[in-house]
Amino acid sequence: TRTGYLWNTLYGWVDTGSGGLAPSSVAAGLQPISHHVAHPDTKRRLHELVVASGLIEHLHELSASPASRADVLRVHDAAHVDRIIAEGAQPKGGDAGDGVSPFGQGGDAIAFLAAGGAIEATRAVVSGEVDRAYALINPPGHHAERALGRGFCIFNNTAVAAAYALEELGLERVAIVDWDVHHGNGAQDIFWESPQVLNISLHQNRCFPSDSGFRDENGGGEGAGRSVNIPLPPGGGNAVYEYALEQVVIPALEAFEPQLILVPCGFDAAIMDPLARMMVRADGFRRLTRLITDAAERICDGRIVFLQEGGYSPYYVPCCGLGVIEELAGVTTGIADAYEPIVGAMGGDELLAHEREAVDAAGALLPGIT
Ligand SMILES: O=C(CCC1CCCC1)NO
Ligand SMILES: [Zn+2]
Repeated sequence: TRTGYLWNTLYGWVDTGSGGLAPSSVAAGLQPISHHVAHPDTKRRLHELVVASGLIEHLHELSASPASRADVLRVHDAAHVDRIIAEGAQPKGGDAGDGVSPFGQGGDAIAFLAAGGAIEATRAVVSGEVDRAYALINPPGHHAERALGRGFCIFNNTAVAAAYALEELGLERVAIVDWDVHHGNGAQDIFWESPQVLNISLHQNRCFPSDSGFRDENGGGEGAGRSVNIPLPPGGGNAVYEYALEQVVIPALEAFEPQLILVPCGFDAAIMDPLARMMVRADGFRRLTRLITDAAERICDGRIVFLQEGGYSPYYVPCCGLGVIEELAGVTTGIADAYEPIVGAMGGDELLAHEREAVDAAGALLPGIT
């Protein structure tokens, strides 16, 4: 199998400012700090591990070019795009829209490059140039709605890629399987009424946004039944994610028969992540990758594109990402998860009753998908 890989130095230049999460503030007692939780170093470290491990030699490197304005306008309002460009023109940049998603001067250009990276990886897979691809893009996108950037997301990279595949590559059915630990509200908002996009999100219940991602949010109009939410109780690890894929995600994909699967892949469901309370380990992400790529082989000639979303542990994101990309490439570099001796015994490997119930409840709503 030929596995595409995409990174760009500018993805490591996203300037997340001097705040930890919210901007620093004397009045609020928020000291400046060297690294914002979403500091790009975390993703750059994953890229460096892909190179230093030698895995890069087994990958087909893809090159991003900026998405065009038209590419982004397929899924975002012009007012949002224009506001991002205006914010990016300011000497110290601006914010995606919710006040806790800062970016520096020219951050708009990097956001266009992230969306362009998603398009390029999708083009390469659909054209058959590569069999599958991993786009290590930044800034992330899955919280960005049609008219608003939020949750560190500026443009919805995955939605841009899906719309490009439908409108420019002639596809008719695209599935999104978002396993970032936070709700994929952006694609749900953008494709709410679209029967051509099956949007599936697994996420820690109420983690972020705290008011969306509930099981009964299933799409509207022509898109009824095309939105699947699997809210999970905090503390879930490898077992509940595997169970959710086997019991809900893969059956939904088999019913919908997409021609392409896009995976907004965040590593913030990992056991060492600061922005959620789940317990997935690197070996768990590896198994999820095997499960969904096997499903892609059965359903859509293996056409699957992974698009980087969240993941905030500079220690553990590289381990998780290496596991996923090794699995995609069918290569083992021999570099094991160095944290396994510490985190391996903490649990998450047995499916607990309340976890099974949460997944089964989401699965009970599946019949609406055809
Ligand atoms: O990783 C993320 C960002 C979540 C944070 C955004 C503000 C507080 C939680 N979304 O996928
Ligand atoms: Zn996230």
